[in-house]
Amino acid sequence: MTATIIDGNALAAQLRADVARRTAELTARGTQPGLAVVLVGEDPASQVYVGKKVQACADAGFHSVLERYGADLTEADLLGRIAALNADPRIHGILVQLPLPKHIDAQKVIAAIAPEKDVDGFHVASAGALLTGTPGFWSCTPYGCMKLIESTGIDLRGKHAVVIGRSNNVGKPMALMLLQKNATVTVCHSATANLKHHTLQADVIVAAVGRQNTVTADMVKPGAVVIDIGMNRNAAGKLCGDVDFEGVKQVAGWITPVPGGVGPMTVTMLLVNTLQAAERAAA
Ligand SMILES: Nc1nc(=O)c2c([nH]1)NC[C@@H]1CN(c3ccc(C(=O)N[C@@H](CCC(=O)O)C(=O)O)cc3)C=[N+]21
Repeated sequence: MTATIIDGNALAAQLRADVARRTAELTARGTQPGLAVVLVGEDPASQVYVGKKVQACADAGFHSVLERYGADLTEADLLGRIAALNADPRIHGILVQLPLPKHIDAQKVIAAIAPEKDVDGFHVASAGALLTGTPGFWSCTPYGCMKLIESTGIDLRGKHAVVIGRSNNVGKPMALMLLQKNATVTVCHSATANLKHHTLQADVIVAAVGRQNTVTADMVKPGAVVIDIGMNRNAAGKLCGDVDFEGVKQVAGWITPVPGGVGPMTVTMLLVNTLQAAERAAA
């Protein structure tokens, strides 16, 4: 058996068409959704991702602002910019691209974003809303993964999901979202004694480690759903995920590719969250 490829580009295009339609309606009623993207420093990967976000905003009919600053921007100046964007009625969502230069405390900057504009879902208020199941913005990458899993038609209730990785922005929120859909959730990480023991039990595997070939064919139960959040460069400089795609697709039931899987969905959920922020502001 060979796995069905979950096409993130196709699902993203579908959802973005819906966002564009709702954006046109909201704009006609006097509120054009607006996103501000703040980029500090010259990290090359960040430039690529931010470019994709700004392009996606334009395609959806959003108002968007890209603020770029040199790596020498002070924390106080950045906090000043956040305060100005919090007060700007044309801006419904604020995204500060991570990582930030070392002299800036990222937690402090995220805490300064008004929770109703935290479309990245990184503020403690957003994290707390997810934890407690109350309304708030969900972190875009795990939210996109939930949409990819949903597209398989599999009901997560009672299924065993194994998340590999426990970061605040990906692994932890991923586990909470799966739990909310009534999956039995195991979170594995760098100190997990026998990763394969856990992944072999999994109906759903979500890999968010940042190391290629973390998940190989011998670690996957036949028919499992495998979601690959990894973004790595292999020895040849090619973009690859955490999963050995060629090997695992011989065993899995469904699998996401890299590129073309989770990445386009991350940007899409940013649009979804920003549209929702604008709809709330208009209501
Ligand atoms: N505040 C903040 N919010 C983020 O959401 C955020 C961030 N900081 N920092 C970095 C990570 C990474 N990230 C990606 C977004 C799109 C792709 C994407 O579109 N990837 C394409 C390919 C990209 C390529 O060709 O290089 C794909 O997988 O098909 C990837 C990664 C958002 N992040």
